[in-house]
Amino acid sequence: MELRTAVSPRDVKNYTTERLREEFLIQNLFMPEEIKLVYSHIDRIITGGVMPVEQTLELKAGEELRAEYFLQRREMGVINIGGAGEITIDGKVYEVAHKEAMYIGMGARDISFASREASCPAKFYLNSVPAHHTYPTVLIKPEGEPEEGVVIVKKENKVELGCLEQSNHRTICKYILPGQVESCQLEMGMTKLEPGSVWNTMPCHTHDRRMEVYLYFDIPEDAFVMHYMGEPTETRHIVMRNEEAVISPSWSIHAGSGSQAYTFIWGMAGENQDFDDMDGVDNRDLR
Ligand SMILES: O=C(O)C(=O)C[C@H](O)C(=O)CO
Ligand SMILES: [Zn+2]
Repeated sequence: MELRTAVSPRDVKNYTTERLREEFLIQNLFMPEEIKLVYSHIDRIITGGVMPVEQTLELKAGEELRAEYFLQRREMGVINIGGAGEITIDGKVYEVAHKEAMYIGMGARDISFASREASCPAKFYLNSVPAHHTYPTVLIKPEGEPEEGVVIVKKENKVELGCLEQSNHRTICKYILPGQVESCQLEMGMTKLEPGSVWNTMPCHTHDRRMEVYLYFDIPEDAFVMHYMGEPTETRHIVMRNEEAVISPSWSIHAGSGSQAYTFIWGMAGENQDFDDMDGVDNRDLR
C-alpha cells in the first residue's frame, strides 16, 4: 500500500508540477490481476483500484493497517466502472454490474473480487475510511426494483445541475449518503457530464469539514481533464487522464474542465455527512 502524508496549503503554493502530481495524483489504479491501494493521512482515506481478469483477488489488510483484516476498523464503498463482476463477502456472492456499487460495513472479513468475463474485466474503484459502527452491507443500483439487500438510488438523489450555456450541464447520482445507504462517514457518488458540457463543480467550493477524492473516467486516450485544486485564490491544475484519481484536502477547491464530456466518482469523509455543507466560491474571487 502506498502512503501519502497530509500537506499544508502554505507549502503547496511552492510546488512544481511534478511535486503536485506526486502528492495528489493517483495513477495506475487498474492493473490486470492487481489490487492497488493508496493510504492518505487526510481523514485516513484509502483509495484503490481492483482489476481481476482470470483470477479472484482477495483484499488483505497489509502491514500498514496493523489489523487482522481490511475492514476490521473500516467501512468501504466500491463502484464498478468496468464489465460485470462479483464481490464475495464472507461467502455471499454479489453480482455487481457496470456502474453498480456496494457499501460494505465494518467487520466484513473475507472480501474478494472477480470478473464475469476475462474479455471484459470488472474495474472496482474503492474508497475506505475508519468506522466505529457496523452498518448493513448493500448492493446499490442506479436504476431498478428494490429487493432484499439491494438499494436503488432515490429520485431525489439524482440531481441535475448546470446548463449547456455554461458548459456545466451534469447529473450527480448520490450512491452512499444518509437516508439512502447509511455509513459512519463515507459518502460516494458519480457525476456525469452531458455531451458539450465540460465543467464540473463550477462554480466551485471548499468544505472544511470533509476531504474529497475524485476518480475521472470515460475519457478517450487523446482527451484530458484539467483538474483545479488549491485555495480559491491560489489555484493550481493537474492534467488528468482516463481512470486517474486526485486527492482534494478540505482547504482545496476541486473542479475540472475537460477537452470533452467525461464522468467522475467522488468520495468524501470527515466531520459530517452533510452534502450541502459547502463554502461556495464566487467566480469573481478565483485567482
Ligand atoms: O459536479 C459536481 O458539482 C459534483 O459532483 C460535486 C461533488 O459531488 C462535490 O464536490 C461534493 O462536495
Ligand atoms: Zn466537494
